[in-house]
Amino acid sequence: MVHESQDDDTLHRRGLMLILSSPSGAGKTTIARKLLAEDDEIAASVSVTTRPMRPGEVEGKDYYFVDKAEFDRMVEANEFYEWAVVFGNCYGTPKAHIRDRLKAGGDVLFDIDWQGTQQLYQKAQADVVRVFILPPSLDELRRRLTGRGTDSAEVIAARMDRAQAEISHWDGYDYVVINDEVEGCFEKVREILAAERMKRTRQTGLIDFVRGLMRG
Ligand SMILES: Nc1ncnc2c1ncn2[C@@H]1O[C@H](COP(=O)(O)OP(=O)(O)OP(=O)(O)O)[C@@H](O)[C@H]1O
Ligand SMILES: Nc1nc2c(ncn2[C@@H]2O[C@H](COP(=O)(O)O)[C@@H](O)[C@H]2O)c(=O)[nH]1
Repeated sequence: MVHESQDDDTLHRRGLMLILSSPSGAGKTTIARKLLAEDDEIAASVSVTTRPMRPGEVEGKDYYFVDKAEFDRMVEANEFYEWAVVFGNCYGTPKAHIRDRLKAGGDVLFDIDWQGTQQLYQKAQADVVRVFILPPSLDELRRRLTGRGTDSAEVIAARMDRAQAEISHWDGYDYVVINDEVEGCFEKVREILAAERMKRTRQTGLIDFVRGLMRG
């Protein structure tokens, strides 16, 4: 449950920032969508991008789609937690709502690349949980990008060209999960989230609760 205030006597926790990164096509959006559908304590951070909308994508749900001039204005106005150029397009995480949601005990899910992960980690280390998703093989990665049917052959080739460079950032993450099979990968990410939620440092009501126990 996400709490509006901390005035009642239940145990509270501070929300966390769960980051999913991977080479393009490894399946992080698939895992993220399942998590969002099954867990109402976590909400997606919706990024802003200059990339063209793909078939089936929804404005405000998958991304906020803007032109370069608007993206530059948002950078100048300091409206992003982090931003980066990925595959020639600009992507950024808008600040709006995220801080309030964390304070209220809600978690936020980020589907961002390694550059954004580094920036968020520098700004909010204690709140960040970093998960890197690997494909079982490069052949399978190519099959997934092609099978998705959303990108041109040139875009797929460019993403495959970048795959090994993306994978080289695997050691900048707290957890690494191989997505050979969706359900198994999803379960592992869910277990990571469950354990991270229970961390002592995130359970903000614990000190008073324990003091109460000690007093008898
Ligand atoms: N374990 C899996 N086995 C087979 N296919 C999968 C698996 N996981 C994801 N896919 C499929 O692979 C394709 C790419 O997945 P997805 O879009 O989730 O990747 P992504 O990492 O979010 O890529 P991008 O960074 O380009 O957004 C989709 O068609 C998805 O259905
Ligand atoms: N640093 C950031 N990276 C982001 C953000 N939103 C998405 N991404 C990453 O971009 C690539 C390509 O995404 P696609 O939707 O065009 O396939 C992928 O690695 C995303 O994780 C962001 O706000 N900041």
